Amino acid sequence: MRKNIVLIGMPGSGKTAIGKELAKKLNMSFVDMDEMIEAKEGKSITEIFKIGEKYFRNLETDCAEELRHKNSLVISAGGGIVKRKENIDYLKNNSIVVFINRHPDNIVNDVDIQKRPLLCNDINNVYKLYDERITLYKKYCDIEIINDREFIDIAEKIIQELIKTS
Ligand SMILES: Nc1ncnc2c1ncn2[C@@H]1O[C@H](COP(=O)(O)OP(=O)(O)OP(=O)(O)O)[C@@H](O)[C@H]1O
Ligand SMILES: O=C(O)C1=C[C@@H](O)[C@@H](O)[C@H](O)C1
Ligand SMILES: [Mg+2]
Repeated sequence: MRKNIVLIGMPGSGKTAIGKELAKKLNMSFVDMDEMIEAKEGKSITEIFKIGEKYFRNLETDCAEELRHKNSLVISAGGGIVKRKENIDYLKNNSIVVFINRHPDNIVNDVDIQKRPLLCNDINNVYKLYDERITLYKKYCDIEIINDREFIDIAEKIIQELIKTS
């Protein structure tokens, strides 16, 4: 039985790209929390946000609670997972939390704002959100990784850090 690895970070920081690579290298399954929520609700994240952010945040907490009972997964968390400490407490029950820190200048070049209701179709909100959340991402992670190069190298760097902390 292996602990999960949870990737946290801003939308567009590379959680999916790096997470899939990491899962492949470690022979673990990859799970995306946003996709889990979408599948359960039968609605897109944008549609769920139209019901209300609180409604979405409750689903996100339910999902974190559910994952505390699973293992051997690489999990990409939603960008706002750090907004509730209880989410982190649930996930830390059986996971190592890795913060993928990518500079907002790089994020704005890649992120699809249509799919990210909190960015409200204004790419400059990436900077605002990064400033609001950076302290939380740093506080709640076990390992911080700067995403400033190719995914494959980042996945390898995470594995080296995991070995150091184990
Ligand atoms: N190190 C990198 N080099 C090149 N492109 C990158 C890098 N990291 C991320 N990207 C690109 O940035 C985009 C966003 O990455 P990804 O979808 O993995 O982020 P995410 O954190 O999962 O975002 P979201 O929260 O929106 O799901 C993708 O197009 C990805 O290819
Ligand atoms: O940063 C956020 O608060 C969010 C990020 C996405 O992954 C989704 O979970 C949703 O759009 C909210
Ligand atoms: Mg993703």
